[in-house]
Amino acid sequence: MNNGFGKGGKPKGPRDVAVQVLLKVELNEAFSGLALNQALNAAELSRPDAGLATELVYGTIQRLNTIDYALSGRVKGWPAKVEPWVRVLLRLSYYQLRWLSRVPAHAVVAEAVNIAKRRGHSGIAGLVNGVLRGLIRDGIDAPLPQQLSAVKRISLEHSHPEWLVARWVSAYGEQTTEAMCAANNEPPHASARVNPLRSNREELLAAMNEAGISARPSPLSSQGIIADKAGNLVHADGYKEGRFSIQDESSMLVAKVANPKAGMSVLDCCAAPGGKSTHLAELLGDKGKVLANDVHFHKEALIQQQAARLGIASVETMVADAMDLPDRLPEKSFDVVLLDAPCSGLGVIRRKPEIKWNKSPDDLASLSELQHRLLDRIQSLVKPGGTLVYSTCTIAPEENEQTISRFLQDNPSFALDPDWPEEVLAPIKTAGYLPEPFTGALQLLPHMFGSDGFFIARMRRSD
Ligand SMILES: C[S@@+](CC[C@H](N)C(=O)[O-])C[C@H]1O[C@@H](n2cnc3c(N)ncnc32)[C@H](O)[C@@H]1O
Repeated sequence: MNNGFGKGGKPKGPRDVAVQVLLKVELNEAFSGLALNQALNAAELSRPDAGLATELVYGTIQRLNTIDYALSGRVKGWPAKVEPWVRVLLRLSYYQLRWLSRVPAHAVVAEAVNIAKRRGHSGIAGLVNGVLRGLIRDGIDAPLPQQLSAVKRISLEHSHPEWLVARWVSAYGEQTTEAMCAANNEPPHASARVNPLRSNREELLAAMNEAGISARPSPLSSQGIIADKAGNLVHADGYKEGRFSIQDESSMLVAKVANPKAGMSVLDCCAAPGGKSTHLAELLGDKGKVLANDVHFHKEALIQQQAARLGIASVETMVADAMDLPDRLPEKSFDVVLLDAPCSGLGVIRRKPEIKWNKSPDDLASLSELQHRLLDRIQSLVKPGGTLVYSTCTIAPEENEQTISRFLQDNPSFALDPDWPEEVLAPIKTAGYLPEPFTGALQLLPHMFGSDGFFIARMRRSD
């Protein structure tokens, strides 16, 4: 494949890197985060250039619908009849012109034309030049047609696929859908979960602020810190020493809702890379046992590395399909069982924007079926009086509320349990997002706190 970098092959700057990554995402269905990390490591850009490449990749994927709408009025046969690398180059140039005011328009055009020339095709360089200059001359914003339906308007204005917007409008209403779609285009917060076995929040906040990271307490989790201007937190002081983990604030609520006590036995059925297993162990005070299972052999080491980094001894790992766990572990033997299920990830679109373009209604249906089967199997491992927590990082009702209602219908010995720790409920209630009456299941949406969209249900076995 011609990658648009000319004969030398190696990308020469942030825009080259962005073109390379966007091509991989589009043509090979690569994950943007992984492809970007690989490309940044290979290109050895300065920190500001790496930041620009990152912004171009995420921004261009996020705003794809809006960008394509504007370019379809400018380029014949857009997008299908345009060569992939030219498509990607024009898209990221449009993104800069419209949303990155810090880059002067003439620099955007010059860089794009240079990349097109390096590819060795003066005709395409002329096309790129003409399209971008035309946009600058006539105005960058392409006005939307009058009298669009709400679904079409939100889809174009906030760049989400129509089928998804239509689903969200019927599940959550027009206003909430628009707020969610807008929030999905915002850059995600970096956030850290303090390891109480090695540090505390005040100490870590002070250390981060001293190191130039703009850190503040999370309003959602008492263990959480929101870190702006942090770069990659893996490189921050204290990470290697296990004083904190990197985790989204919504995700930090799951182990808190499970609320394990010292000495308990806990099973995490789908555990890799170990974010929630290690959190559960922290809440046990490292006294008790967390059995952290995942289906993939290669992910076992990730869980072990996290536990070792955090100085945790109570996490044991296991590799099995969660469907087989009831055949391999004693029945009704765990005080707490967590199923953090494989899901569509529609709550983490800000972090992985390609998700909105890659998923289909069929994916949601088959995931919902898988989640139901997993839940139905692993429930037999919960002790009488024990707790079963189900969580996902999606906002599709068929993967969340509907999975739980079906499970509860089929398993009458379980009931939803609203007995959540007050520290979890209080901020959600204060912000007006706690359902009334609260039954024990909660859907957090991305616009509520600027954190990931997450679903959490706490259930109790009564027999
Ligand atoms: C949402 S992720 C878990 C994230 C993890 N709980 C954390 O907080 O770090 C879902 C995990 O389920 C695993 N998985 C998928 N299907 C599975 C199955 N049938 N049995 C066990 N694990 C499975 C995947 O490998 C993936 O690591």
